[in-house]
Amino acid sequence: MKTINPSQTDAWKRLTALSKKYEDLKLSDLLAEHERFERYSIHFEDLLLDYSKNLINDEIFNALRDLAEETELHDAIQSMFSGDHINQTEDRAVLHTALRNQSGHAVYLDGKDVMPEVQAVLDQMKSFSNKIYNQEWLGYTGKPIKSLVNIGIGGSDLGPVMVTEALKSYQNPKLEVFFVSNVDGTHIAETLKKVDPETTMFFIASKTFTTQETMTNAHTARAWFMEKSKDEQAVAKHFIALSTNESAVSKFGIAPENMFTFWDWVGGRYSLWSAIGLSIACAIGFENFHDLLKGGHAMDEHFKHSMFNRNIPVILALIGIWNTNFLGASTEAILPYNQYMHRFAAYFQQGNMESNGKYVDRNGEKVDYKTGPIIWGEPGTNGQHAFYQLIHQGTHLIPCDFIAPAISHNPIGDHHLKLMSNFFAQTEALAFGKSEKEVKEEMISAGASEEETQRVLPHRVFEGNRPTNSILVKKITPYTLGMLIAMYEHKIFVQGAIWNIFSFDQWGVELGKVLAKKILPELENDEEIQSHDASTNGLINAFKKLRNSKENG
Ligand SMILES: O=P(O)(O)OC[C@H]1O[C@@H](O)[C@H](O)[C@@H](O)[C@@H]1O
Repeated sequence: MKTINPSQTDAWKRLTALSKKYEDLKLSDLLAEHERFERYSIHFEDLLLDYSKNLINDEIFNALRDLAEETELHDAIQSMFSGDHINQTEDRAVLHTALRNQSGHAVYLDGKDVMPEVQAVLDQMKSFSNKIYNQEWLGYTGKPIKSLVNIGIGGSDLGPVMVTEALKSYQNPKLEVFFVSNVDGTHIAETLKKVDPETTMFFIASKTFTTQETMTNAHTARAWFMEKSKDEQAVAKHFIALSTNESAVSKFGIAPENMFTFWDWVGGRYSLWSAIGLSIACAIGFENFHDLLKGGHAMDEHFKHSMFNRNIPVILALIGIWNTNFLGASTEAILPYNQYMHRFAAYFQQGNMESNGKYVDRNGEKVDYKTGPIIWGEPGTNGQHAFYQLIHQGTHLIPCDFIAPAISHNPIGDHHLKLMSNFFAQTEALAFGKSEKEVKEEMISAGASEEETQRVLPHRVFEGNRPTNSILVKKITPYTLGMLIAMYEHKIFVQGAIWNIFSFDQWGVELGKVLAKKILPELENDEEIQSHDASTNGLINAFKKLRNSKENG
């Protein structure tokens, strides 16, 4: 991949000029055009992206597309899918798309087809997950497994949690799934209270098998299990490993036949498609897991082959760049109007922020433009009663993605119509707002005095002009969810490519880990600490005093 500074391109300069030329662009004017929806929306299978409620016109969109051309996005896409080592700081390829490749074609990495290995692990996952799902895998006392406990963190947790939750209506009701991630002992303790060693399967999920939180929780789980079962042989029936690190897995005491492998070309935050997804496959059944892969693959094909102006991930990425780099947004909200998807925003918090939270470009130089936005969100309508106030009337520009299914898995009464009426109402309200004239008329007709109307007026006016994308799907099925996940993955990739940053490393998480290792032994005694700065010394010493003080229990 070539390194091209996006801010030095002609397109970027044009976009800067356009952001001034169109600083008064109004969504209400843009949306008055009848064909706006047809021209600014895309159908792909059962998915519809409506991007018409964005502060863009044809001139702006064309310049954004030229930015993608000038920064050689075509080559970047080609490089990723063909196994080039685009994760240069770790000298690794980025081939999570191979994990969901349904084309029947080879995927080459350094001259070798990876598909046979991918297929072999999928076969192993299929056979194992069938046994768990069909209640044929028996624990050490001969009872079928009822509880699945995935122990992992970051990419080895968020993907499995998000998908398992999103597809809960597909779950075998005989199974319960738990996720333990935090090193806070509370997480494992509260989970162990709910499960029975005779009927529990622990999935130790860690790409590196060295992550402090995961290994600590795994050792605690095994000690608890040994105390209950008093049988070393029984471990094999209740502990499996999902990892790339064979030697660490065997050192932990998990036999090779109970290990499900993957490869260094699968980034942690892109790993739910790999063996890391085994808890998903066990909970919802392998066929459904396979449909998730198929949905991801369908989006890969769309992304690889569609022209930029008809390409959903590319369009989402370009709109994001317009909002971030030319309209001044620092954040994006992901708002699924679907309760099952309540961890979707949290999942892409890692997906996006760990990928594109970089201030150094591919030449090692500090960028002179903004990169990855802050990602957050909650399911609608909960967010409406919490933080939407700031989106409607705050001082920050917060572009939002609204996601909803046309059909609910729980069609009770008029719940879904009420939910959807809110979905449509919010993007309309954000775009159009409410003018002074409207507020005045409304208040007067409700009997308010002139004086009261004048006093409250400014507080009840909504400027509107807040940009949103709406993403509608038919139903949240494994296939659709696969498409949605891959759609955002590729959006992130496109933005990283244009911003000229390395989206597939995560050096920014290392420093804290190293310092925590240094501090840990200092906490093991009661001696006063002098080895840090004033604040850190003060905090550690206060902590030691507090834990030893007799007052307040
Ligand atoms: O799967 P592992 O090796 O335990 O790593 C878990 C997480 O560890 C974090 O430190 C990384 O930033 C994440 O990207 C990763 O997903």
